[in-house]
Amino acid sequence: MKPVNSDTELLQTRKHIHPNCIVCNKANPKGLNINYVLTEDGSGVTAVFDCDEQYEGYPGIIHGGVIASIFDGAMGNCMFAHGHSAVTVELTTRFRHPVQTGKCARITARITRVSRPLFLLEAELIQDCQVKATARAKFYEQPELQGS
Ligand SMILES: CCCCCCCC(=O)SCCNC(=O)CCNC(=O)[C@H](O)C(C)(C)COP(=O)(O)OP(=O)(O)OC[C@H]1O[C@@H](n2cnc3c(N)ncnc32)[C@H](O)[C@@H]1OP(=O)(O)O
Repeated sequence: MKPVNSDTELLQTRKHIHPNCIVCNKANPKGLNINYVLTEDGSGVTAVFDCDEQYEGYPGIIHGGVIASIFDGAMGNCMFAHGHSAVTVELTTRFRHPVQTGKCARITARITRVSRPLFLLEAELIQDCQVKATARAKFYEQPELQGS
């Protein structure tokens, strides 16, 4: 799987495709403003989430729906980083431990299998050196999204 050349190229590609994305567009004042970049080896994407308390469900714990959204964004950006535009058709999240507010977490996603038009991806969230949540998703290739 060949990644795009640089983080800059990834960001430009994403901006072109999804100018209003609620998860990753930094200009959306109501969005999560997550900044996904390529992993060092270029095999996936990664981002830091600040776990601000405005995203909590129960006191002190990040809402699971927010975590699922961040996973979805990570895997969508991973698709773009590898030159594929697609929609999510299935997303499963395993919440292993509470993600606490006030401590940064790192999210990473990668493509694990390609069976066109379906792509399988996995993602994980690490906080305090512990894997606190994982996700699997299927994305369905939609080349026409490239030009929107
Ligand atoms: C920039 C930031 C990143 C952004 C990432 C954001 C990602 C998103 O939120 S996308 C929005 C959410 N997703 C959507 O809106 C998708 C909605 N779904 C669709 O539009 C349609 O289902 C679409 C176009 C994908 C496919 O529709 P259609 O062409 O009718 O195909 P459909 O008959 O449903 O499926 C075709 C085949 O694909 C396969 N398939 C589809 N979905 C699945 C699935 N979840 N699992 C396994 N196989 C599947 C099956 O083989 C299926 O055939 P069958 O149903 O006979 O088994």
